[in-house]
Amino acid sequence: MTDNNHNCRAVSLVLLRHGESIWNKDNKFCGWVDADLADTGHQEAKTAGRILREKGFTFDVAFCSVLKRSVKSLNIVLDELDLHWIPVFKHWRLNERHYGALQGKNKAETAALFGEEQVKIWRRAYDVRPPPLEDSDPGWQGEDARYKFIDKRLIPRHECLKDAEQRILPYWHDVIFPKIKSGSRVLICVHGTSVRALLKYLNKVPEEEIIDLNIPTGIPLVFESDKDLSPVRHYYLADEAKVQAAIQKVADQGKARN
Ligand SMILES: O=C(O)[C@@H](CO)OP(=O)(O)O
Repeated sequence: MTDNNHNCRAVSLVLLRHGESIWNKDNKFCGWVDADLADTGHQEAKTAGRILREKGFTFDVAFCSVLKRSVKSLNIVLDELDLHWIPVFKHWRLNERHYGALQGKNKAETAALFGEEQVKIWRRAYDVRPPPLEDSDPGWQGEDARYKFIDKRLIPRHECLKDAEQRILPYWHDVIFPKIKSGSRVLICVHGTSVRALLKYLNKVPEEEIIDLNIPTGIPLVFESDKDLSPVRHYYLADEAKVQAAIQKVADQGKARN
């Protein structure tokens, strides 16, 4: 849904997927790999911030993951909004889903090898995990300094949406939602899967519908809620054609000929 007539007073939450990363551009499964923003991603984040500013949005607190494509996108948006001063919380629970042994592989090549249907299942099914990283795989993030204080058993070797939802929602309930409840306007700048998990929870999207839900990079997704803070409406801050083209671009990444 896109916005023609937004009402800022009812908005306490905006979700944003980071701008396009270098690995998005190269069409590689990324997951917990710390790929940087591409130049286009910088531009997308800047545009997202400008549109939020022009539409009169402002925030009291912001959240991102510990991956630089999320952190940098948020910084760019806050710069556009001149909101450098608001508290920013970075948390590993908001990371992209862990793509296991697919991380670093080209999506189109993987589709050519295993079939587009299998790749769609790995990318979008609710509870099918991609193949795991081997125990000995040096690509496992357990030794990464940013996860030093986390119980190693919590550092995934692969995740489906359901797994990601189960790590993200405790943070939503314990930290994010209480801020909304106490009146803060919240911006969450994270990843495709983190946005899918939150959208699924907030809008009670059935499992069988989630397979077709793709999140575009760099387009703010606004939630309006009623007085009980239940979401009543959500919409992207861009015109419908732009949103649909951006969604299709993400869906097409899993095609064998991309
Ligand atoms: O590679 C990834 O980590 C994600 C997001 O970029 O990709 P997909 O859209 O295939 O889930």
